[in-house]
Amino acid sequence: MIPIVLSVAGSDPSGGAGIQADLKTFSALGAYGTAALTALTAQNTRGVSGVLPVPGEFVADQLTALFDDLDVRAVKTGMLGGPDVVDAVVGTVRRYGVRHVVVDPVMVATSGDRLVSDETVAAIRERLLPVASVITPNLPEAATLLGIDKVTPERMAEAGAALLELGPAAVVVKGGHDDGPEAVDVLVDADGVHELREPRIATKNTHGTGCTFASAIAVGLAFDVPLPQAVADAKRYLTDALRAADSLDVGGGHGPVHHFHAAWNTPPAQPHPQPR
Ligand SMILES: Nc1ncnc2c1ncn2[C@@H]1O[C@H](COP(=O)(O)OP(=O)(O)OP(=O)(O)O)[C@@H](O)[C@H]1O
Ligand SMILES: Cc1ncc(COP(=O)(O)O)c(N)n1
Repeated sequence: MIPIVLSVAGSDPSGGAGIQADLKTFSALGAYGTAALTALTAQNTRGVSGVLPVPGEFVADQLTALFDDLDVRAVKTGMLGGPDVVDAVVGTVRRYGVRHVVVDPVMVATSGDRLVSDETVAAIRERLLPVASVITPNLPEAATLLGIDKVTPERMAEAGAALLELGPAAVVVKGGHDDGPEAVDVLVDADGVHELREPRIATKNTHGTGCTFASAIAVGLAFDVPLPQAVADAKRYLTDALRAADSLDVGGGHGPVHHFHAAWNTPPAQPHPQPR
């Protein structure tokens, strides 16, 4: 039976982030994708112009309908509209004993627009993180969850260890917003600190990188790949999707990555700098 993966996230009508990116990632990597909507956004590759949250009660209805019928192997969460939505997710994870929960603590879009309220951030910190298998904050999200001003690239491991104290089984602090020749992420779990490095791809088409990365990790876990391997595989998939992104050329702002780069055999925009 094909592994079923569920995205609990917001809609991005421009197709590059949110549930649209998640479903593309699940499909590209061979899982069966399902999605429960937490919010509608009005957005394109240039920015977000509106957010309409789905009431927590109706998110819970969607989740009950799914879990009563489908054997969901892994859940990935993205933008969560409000604290009631966070509680709907936590309640479902506990009730159905979901084993793999990947939490992308989405707070700000690539365009810089804030996507969730302070109350939602508090609910994520206090109630969602303790049931997470892994969380994937970027540097500003790591700082917000820790209630500190900023996390510098030199302090990613330290921030990861502090976030581990909040209850998730593992933390990946993403250094995508840094510059330098490599995109470096740090995985912290009970076994210690592991660094993940891939070449930094020169492209403005980075819309949805966080959603795509977390969704790819969820697919790995649904296939019972051990977490460190699932994270490394996800990063490699994302790097290849970034490499092929310019060939899509969608929109006038930050366009999407190319989720189907392998299936469509798209020539990379630049040669692979390293043998794989
Ligand atoms: N230009 C790039 N080249 C290679 N990898 C990148 C690049 N930008 C981001 N990444 C990688 O993409 C993943 C997502 O990281 P990022 O920090 O961009 O997440 P995010 O902030 O949640 O997403 P976004 O920037 O879309 O809001 C990480 O593995 C990061 O290292
Ligand atoms: C509905 C929705 N969810 C998440 C993001 C963040 O996307 P990313 O950080 O991956 O660019 C987004 N822009 N829209």
